Amino acid sequence: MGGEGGAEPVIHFVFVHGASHGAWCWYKLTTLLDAAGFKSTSVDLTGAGISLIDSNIVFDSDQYNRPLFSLLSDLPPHHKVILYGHSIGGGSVTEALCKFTDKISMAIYLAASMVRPGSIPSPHLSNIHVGEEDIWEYTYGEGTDKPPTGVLMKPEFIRHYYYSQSPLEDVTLSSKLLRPAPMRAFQDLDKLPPNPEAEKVPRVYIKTAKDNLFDSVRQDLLVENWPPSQLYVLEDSDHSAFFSVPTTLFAYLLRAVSFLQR
Ligand SMILES: CC[C@H]1c2cc3[nH]c4c(c3C)C(=O)[C@H](C(=O)OC)c4c3nc(cc4[nH]c(cc(n2)[C@@H]1C)c(C(C)=O)c4C)[C@@H](C)[C@@H]3CCC(=O)O
Repeated sequence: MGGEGGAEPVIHFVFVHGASHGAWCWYKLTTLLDAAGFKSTSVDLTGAGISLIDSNIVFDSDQYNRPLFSLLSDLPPHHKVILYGHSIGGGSVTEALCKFTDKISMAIYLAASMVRPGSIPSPHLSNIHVGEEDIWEYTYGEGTDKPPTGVLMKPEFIRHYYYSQSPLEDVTLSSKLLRPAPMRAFQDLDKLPPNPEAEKVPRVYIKTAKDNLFDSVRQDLLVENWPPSQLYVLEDSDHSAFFSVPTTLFAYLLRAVSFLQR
C-alpha cells in the first residue's frame, strides 16, 4: 500500500476537509493514527485552512483541488494512499479518484457527497441553494449584481448544524478557523464523466446518525445510488465525527482498511 521499499509497507491516509474547514479539523484523528504508526497527511484545499489564497478568487474545482492533486501526483511510483473526505470534500475525493485512480487503494466518505461519475446528482441531495440567505452568509467578491463568490455558515447556527454533539472547546476553536468557502468551485464538483476504472477502487461510506446538516435520508440516498463496498454508521455523531466521536471513527477506519490487507 505504501510501497516505500522498506520491510513493512506504510499505510498512508490523506484527509480532505469539507466546506469552510481545513486540515486543522483532522487533528484528533491524525494524532490517533500517527500514534498507532500510520502515516497521515491532511491537506488545505485552495482558499481553506492556512492557504494564502482568498476563496473569492477560486474559480473552479480544478483550482480548488490543486493542493490535493499536487500531493497525489508527487507520490513515489507504486505508492498508494487511502483518501478520506468529509462532507462536500467527498466531491474532491471522487475527482481525485477519477484523475489519479492508480494512486488510490481505497476511498472513504464521511457524511460526504459521494456521487457516481457520469450520474446526474438529484437536486434533493443538497439543501444548500445558491443565494438563499437563511443559515448562510454570502460574499459577493465581484459585486452584488453578480452571483456570490463565497459562502459561510452564520455564527449562530454553527453549533447546531456542524457540531451539536461535539465538545464545546472544538466549537470555540472552529468558530475562529472556519473560512468562506468558494461557491464557484463547488458548482462543478460532482459533474464528472463516467469512469469504469475509478469504480473498481473500493469505497467506504460512514454515516453520521445525529447529523443536523446532512440528514440520514439524504445520506441513504447517496448510498443507494452508488453502493459502497462497506457501510458504517456512527450512531452518536453529528456532522463532524472528527470532533464528536474521534475514537469510534478511528476504530471504524482500522476496520475498513483491514479488508485491504486480506
Ligand atoms: C451553495 C452551492 C454548493 C454547495 C455548498 C456547500 N455544500 C456544503 C456546504 C456548502 C457551503 C457545507 O457547509 C457542507 C459541508 O461541506 O460541511 C462541512 C456541505 C454539504 N454538501 C453536501 C452535499 C452536496 N452538496 C452539493 C452541492 C452544493 N453544495 C452546491 C453546488 C451536492 C450536489 C451534487 O449538488 C451534494 C451531493 C453534504 C455532504 C454537506 C451537507 C449539505 C446539506 O445539508 O445540504
